Amino acid sequence: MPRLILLRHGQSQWNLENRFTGWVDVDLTEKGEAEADKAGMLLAEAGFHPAVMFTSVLRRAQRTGAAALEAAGLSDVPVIADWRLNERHYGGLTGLNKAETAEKHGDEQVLIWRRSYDVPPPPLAPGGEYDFTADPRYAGQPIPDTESLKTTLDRVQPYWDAEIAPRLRAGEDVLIAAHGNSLRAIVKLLFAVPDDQIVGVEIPTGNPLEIELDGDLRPTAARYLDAARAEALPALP
Ligand SMILES: O=C(O)[C@@H](CO)OP(=O)(O)O
Repeated sequence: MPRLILLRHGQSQWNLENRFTGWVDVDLTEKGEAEADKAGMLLAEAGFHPAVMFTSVLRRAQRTGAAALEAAGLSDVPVIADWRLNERHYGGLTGLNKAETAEKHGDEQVLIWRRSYDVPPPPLAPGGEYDFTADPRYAGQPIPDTESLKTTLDRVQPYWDAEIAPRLRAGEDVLIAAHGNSLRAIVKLLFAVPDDQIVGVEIPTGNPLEIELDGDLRPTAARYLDAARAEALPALP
């Protein structure tokens, strides 16, 4: 049965600065690099040798995946990058400090923007520093100006169906190095998490989440490889 490992990037500069990040291409901190190396050692201990690594077009995910593969002695694994695995687009909140935003709008509103299923943050105003419409990585793509988890899943799922699921169905093991919310979208899909319960699902940085799947790609077992930094997982479907 195929094994899937979901790996959220290690701590980024804006995780450290507590800023809404989304599609901004910030790098890893030293701590984030160490988390990526440790993730690789955990992959090696688990005897994981994926046929392919999928990642986003953002460097914090790519570097985490590459460093983990290298630490695991798996630098030969092919890598496929696609924007549809990007972090959720944070719209008009992009770049703001999360604590200051909570002081201004209240903790409850910020929790809704950060963790609800279908309430998007306000849209990004066009033309500013964080407007990615002219970025060549997204040329010709229908890129958003804000995203909820639901609309993130709306672009993750077709990519999952077309590119990732067929590899797993063929019996291959797969690594996905991506982001807190693109990975929450995949967890919601695989575990059939109800809309009102996804608010409680958090994915820690740099801690590989191993999921065993049956032939219909239903999870039969799941665990974080670093048990000391594990978060609660949804019930098996
Ligand atoms: O800022 C972001 O893009 C994400 C991930 O770090 O934050 P949040 O925890 O609010 O989903």
